[in-house]
Amino acid sequence: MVEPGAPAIRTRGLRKTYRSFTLRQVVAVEGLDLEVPVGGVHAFLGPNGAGKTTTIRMLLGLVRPDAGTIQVLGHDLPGGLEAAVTRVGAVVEQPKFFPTFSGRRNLALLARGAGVDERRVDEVLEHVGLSERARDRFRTYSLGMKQRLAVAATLLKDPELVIFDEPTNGLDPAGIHDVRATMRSLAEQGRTVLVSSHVLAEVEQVADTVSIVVRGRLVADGRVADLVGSRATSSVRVGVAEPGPAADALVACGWTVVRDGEHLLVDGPGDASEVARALAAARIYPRELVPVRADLEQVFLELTGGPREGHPREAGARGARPGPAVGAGVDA
Ligand SMILES: Nc1ncnc2c1ncn2[C@@H]1O[C@H](COP(=O)(O)OP(=O)(O)OP(=O)(O)O)[C@@H](O)[C@H]1O
Repeated sequence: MVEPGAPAIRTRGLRKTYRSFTLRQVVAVEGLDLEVPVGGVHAFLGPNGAGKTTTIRMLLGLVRPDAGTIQVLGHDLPGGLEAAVTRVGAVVEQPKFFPTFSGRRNLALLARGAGVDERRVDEVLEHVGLSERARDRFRTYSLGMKQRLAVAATLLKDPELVIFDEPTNGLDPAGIHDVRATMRSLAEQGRTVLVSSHVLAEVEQVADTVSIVVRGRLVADGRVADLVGSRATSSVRVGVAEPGPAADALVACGWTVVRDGEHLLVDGPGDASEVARALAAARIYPRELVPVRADLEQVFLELTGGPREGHPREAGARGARPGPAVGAGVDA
C-alpha cells in the first residue's frame, strides 16, 4: 500500500539529457516535478518530443536519470525498483506475441512464466472485452484488439498502477474508444492509470487529472475541470436572424467576433448576460445564446505556445468553425 495521502508517483527535479548523433546535448527532461494521485486516470500531456516517453522509462527503471528523485507507489527508485515494478503494469510499446497462437494461449504462456494462476487469464480477457475472440489467432486481431491483449497481459499480475505510453497511436476510432473504456474501468476498480498522449481530445474525456509538459518541464497540473475552468477563456455562441448588425454591436464592445453562418462566436465578454445586454441595447434579440466552455485543448495550446500555423482547428476559439472574420481583433 502507498502511505495514506501519498501520491502514486512523485518525481522531484527529474532530469535526463541525451547525446545526439552529432554529440550535441539534448535535454529531454528538465527539473520535472510530477505528481500522480492514487486512483483515477492521470493524463501526461505534451507535444511531440516533450519528454513523456523518457519520463515513463525513468519511472520504470529503463532509463537512468541524470538528477532528481523518483518515488513509485511509495518506493524510492532505484533502490525500491523491484518492489515497485511488481505492482506496476506498463503498456509502453507493441508487445511481442506469437502471431499463430491464440490470444488466450499467448496470455497463458505469460501467466505461467510469471507464476500467475491460469484462471486469471480468462478474468483479464473478460476485463478487456476479448473473451469472444480469445481462441482466435493473434495475427487475425485488429490493432485495437492487439492493444487490448497487451493491456490484458499487464493485468495478469493485478497491478495497482497501470502506465500507458501513447496507447491510441495508430488505432481507428473504435479502437480508441475501446482503449479509453478500458482505462476508465481500470480506474473504477481503484487502480491508478497514467496515460501519456499528445492527442488531447483522446484523453480529455477519460482523465480526472493532468500534467502538461513542454520541453521537459511541467507547465501545468491539476484536475482537468479546474484547469479548464481557470486557464482558458470561454466564449459565447449567439444565434441571430441578422448576424451582420449583431456582430457590429458586439465588436463595438471591444469583443472578438467570428461568424459561422447565422451564428456568431464572441470572445471577451465575462458571461452570456453581457452579450444579451449589448444586443438588447442595439435592439437585437437573439434566439440562441450559449456559453461555450473552453476545453483542455485550448488550455494546452495556450500553455504550449499556440497553434501550428495554418491549422484552422487549432487556430482560434474552439466551437467556431473557421468563418469569415467580422470584427476587430478577429480570431479566425
Ligand atoms: N535515445 C535517445 N537519444 C537521443 N535523444 C533522445 C533519445 N530519446 C529521446 N531523445 C530526445 O529527447 C527528447 C524527448 O523525447 P521523448 O521521446 O521523451 O518525448 P515524447 O514527449 O515522448 O515525444 P513523443 O510524443 O513524440 O513520443 C526529444 O528531443 C528526443 O529526440
